[in-house]
Amino acid sequence: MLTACFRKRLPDFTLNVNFAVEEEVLVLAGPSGSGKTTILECLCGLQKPEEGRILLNDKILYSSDARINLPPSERGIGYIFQDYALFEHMTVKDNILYGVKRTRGTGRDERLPAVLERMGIVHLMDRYPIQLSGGERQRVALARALMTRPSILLLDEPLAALDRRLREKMRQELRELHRAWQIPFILVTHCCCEEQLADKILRPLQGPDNVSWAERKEDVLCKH
Ligand SMILES: Nc1ncnc2c1ncn2[C@@H]1O[C@H](COP(=O)(O)OP(=O)(O)OP(=O)(O)O)[C@@H](O)[C@H]1O
Repeated sequence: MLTACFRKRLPDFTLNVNFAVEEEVLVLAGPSGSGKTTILECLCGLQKPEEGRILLNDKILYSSDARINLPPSERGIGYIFQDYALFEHMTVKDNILYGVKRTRGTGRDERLPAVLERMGIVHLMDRYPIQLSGGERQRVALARALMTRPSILLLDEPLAALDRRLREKMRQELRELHRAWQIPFILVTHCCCEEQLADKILRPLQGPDNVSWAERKEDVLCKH
């Protein structure tokens, strides 16, 4: 479970965030510039809030009171960037292995075959990102995240770069992945199509000089 309660000052407004997510899919749905990417970056440690607290399964990731601000590598968070952020000069295999810590007594490739198989990209292992389609690039980004055994997965506009046909297919794949991984997914979108994936949707409330993302009763959907 992740709980986040923090305040982040941005050039034009202050962002107030207060929500919790369990092993479910939470969608942050709001217009351009409402702070969605900033929220994800604060959760994974790429940006630092002014004050507040972020906890992941009782581990303090950030606390202004306790002066704790764990670096991204120690947070146990998988992050799929909007453009997938693949290293263009590396093969698919090296992209996926990037960032995996070598642990004593185990080879760093140990889990690779299973992950490649799971994502259906065994045949792409020696290709470079430029030789991949949009959907394949996304699968490589997901495989890279999977290798680090994250406790939560953040996805910034995961379907935005795909055409309509592929979007439906990947939506289905994300649903299956969520079922298999059994960790919280937080997904950012400004398109209502992605809301179909949600167990819970958070929308921003616009104030005079602030934007608040907080849970309200109507944010909880019933899937059945
Ligand atoms: N590096 C930056 N420097 C200054 N202001 C920034 C920076 N990045 C974002 N902002 C501002 O912070 C606010 C929130 O931006 P953010 O990217 O989090 O919004 P978003 O909801 O993800 O937008 P989009 O849907 O367009 O990606 C915006 O007003 C933006 O102009």
